[in-house]
Parts: sequence; C-alpha cells; structure tokens
Amino acid sequence: MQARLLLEDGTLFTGTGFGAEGETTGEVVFNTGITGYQEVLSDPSYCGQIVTMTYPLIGNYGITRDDFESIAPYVNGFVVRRHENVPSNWRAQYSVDALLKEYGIVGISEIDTRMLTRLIRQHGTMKGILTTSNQSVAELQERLSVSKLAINQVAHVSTKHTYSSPGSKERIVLVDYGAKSGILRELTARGCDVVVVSHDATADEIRSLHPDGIQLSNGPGDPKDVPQAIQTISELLGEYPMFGICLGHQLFALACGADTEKLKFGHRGGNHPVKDLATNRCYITSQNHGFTVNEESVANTDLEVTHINNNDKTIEGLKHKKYPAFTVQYHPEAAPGPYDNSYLFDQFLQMIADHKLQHPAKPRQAELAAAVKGAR
Ligand SMILES: NC(=O)CC[C@H](N)C(=O)O
Repeated sequence: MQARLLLEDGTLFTGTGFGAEGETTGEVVFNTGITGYQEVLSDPSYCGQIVTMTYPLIGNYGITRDDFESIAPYVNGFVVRRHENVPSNWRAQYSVDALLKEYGIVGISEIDTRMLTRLIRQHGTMKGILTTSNQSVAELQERLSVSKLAINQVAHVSTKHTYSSPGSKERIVLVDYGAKSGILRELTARGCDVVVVSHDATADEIRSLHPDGIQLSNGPGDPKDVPQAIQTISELLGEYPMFGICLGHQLFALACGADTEKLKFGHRGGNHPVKDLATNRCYITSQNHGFTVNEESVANTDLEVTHINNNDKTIEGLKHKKYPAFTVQYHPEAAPGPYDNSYLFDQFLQMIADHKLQHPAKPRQAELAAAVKGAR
C-alpha cells in the first residue's frame, strides 16, 4: 500500500503505508530516541502531532502493553524509515503495524527520514498531511492549507474522573493535563497516596483533597490554550508544595507571570543535556516539548532559573523564590530515556517534608488530630 506525506512547504514523500489506511493532518515533529517508540506513541503530549522517528529501524522489539505511558496512543500519524513487522523479543505482544491498525493511526515507512528531519530543522516544524489515498497532490495541498493545528488536546487526553492510587505516605494531587503513567509510577514507588484529578479541577476541588503536595503533569499543545489551569495554579501557589513537569512547568511559569513561546523545532529525544546551574553538573534528560519559557520574561517574576539546556541554552528548570515550588521542562520520569533525573521526585518529597515542619498545622493534620481526639 502506497502512502504519501506532504509538507506545508510543498515537499512530497512517497513511501509504504503501514498501520491504518486513511488520511491525517498534524504538526510534523521528530524524535531522536534510538529506542522507546512505544513510549513515544503512547505519550499523550504528542496528541495532534505526526511523529517521525529519526532512528531508522522501528518495530524490531514489537509492542508490549506494559510499557505504555497511557491507555491509548494519541499521535495523529507515525513516520519511520523502516518498519519491522516481525518483532524479535520475548515480551512482544504484537507489532507496531497491528497497534496502529487497532487505533486507526496512519503510518508511513520507506521514506528518507533524514531528509525530513533536516527540512524540519531548517524551516521549523510544519503542518503535514499523511494519506494512503491516491488523490492528486493539488487536492492534498488544498486540504492541508485549510487544516488547523489541534488546540484542545489537553481536554481530550486528561482523565474525566478523579481516581486514586492509594499509598501510606504523602497525599499528592496529580493534575492530569495528559500525564504519562511514568509520573504516577515514580510517585507510587515512593509510597505516595496519589489522587489524579482532571485538568480543569478547581482550586477548591484540589483543596478538598487535602494534598501534601501538588504534581503538575506533562501534556500536549500550547500552554496558553489552557487558561483555567494557569488560574488554578496561581490560586494554589504558596499554599501547597508544587512540582511541575513539562507542560506543568510551562503552566506554572505562566501562572507566575512569565511568558512562553514556541521553539523552532522543539526538543524530542532521550539525550538532551541539561545543566543544573547550582552545581554546574550536566544531566542527560528525556524531552518532548515544542514550547519553552521565555528567558527575559522570567526577570520580572519571583522565579529563578535553575537549569538550562546545554544545546540551545533555553530554560529547563525553574524554582519559586518565595514559595516551595519547582519545575522542569524535561521528563524525570524518563520512559523513554535515562532515569538519571528521578531524584527530582525525592527532592519534591523532601520539599514537602520541610514545608510540613515549617507549617505543622496544615488543614489535613489539624483534621486528623481532631478526629483522633474525638475518638478517644
Ligand atoms: N511533554 C510536554 O508536556 C509538552 C509540553 C507542551 N505541549 C510542549 O510541546 O511544549
């Protein structure tokens, strides 16, 4: 089956279709990970995008549902140099082709992904139309030009209902803007009592859950598309320790008065070097983002830049100067990518412990104390 990918600049790639038949549009981005295609496919932050893997062989270890970062893949399309349909791995349950078919996602293989990546690097990310139909290029061009980039992806991928993952330690409210399961995994591994709430949970709804700390998740799209989340974060700032990841970092920055902007072609991969400005130590990080916090805008806020990207010097970490809150643009939960940064979850729990020492009479403790007294 033939498939074609047409970019906004007119470049046409003709290759072989795999996965579902059909047509899709979206922002064409590239990920440089050598492994981790399952985690990429199932990371809700890619919702609305057509993802190209720069590593040339994809599918060789198949698909294992345990490795998913969310229940379903959310990418709009998948582009690879070569798709391996016969996985060689004892954990493999089925092929990438079967997964894409199951979820109606169009894939294209046998195209020059190096050329595609270089084009994106030169021009910046572009819209693209991916199709298995045999319509004329003019027709495709017409539909691509009227297609719009998705804007409401957070509402689409966030949980609709509150759910919990019980634990005996700190109560963490995880605000789900499209959270990867890795975040929940890291918190539950540390014994946290996690309550996951929808992206539009209000400050009062979150307060009523008596959190010890609030975790702001990753998520798809432009942070400015979710103004309500920005408002909620600003209401809760200073009341509870906060830790933001990726979209959570950008929303937090906006809530504190900083600004965000779009990067030319984003950071997506498992080997982005990030410098911790306090120690000068470089960490290799997992990343997936197209927006960034604007550096000049931070100067007029109570935020301090804690980490920068060693490649393009963009902001990778922030902390609040007055309140217990810090955020990172990269993914400490890894998956895919190195686990070197999971210490940040320990740092969050330490921040919560310090905050409790300074503010012993938090509502939850006071309530618990009253309940215990009443029972005596
Ligand atoms: N992984 C994320 O949370 C991505 C954040 C945001 N959607 C961006 O592209 O910059």
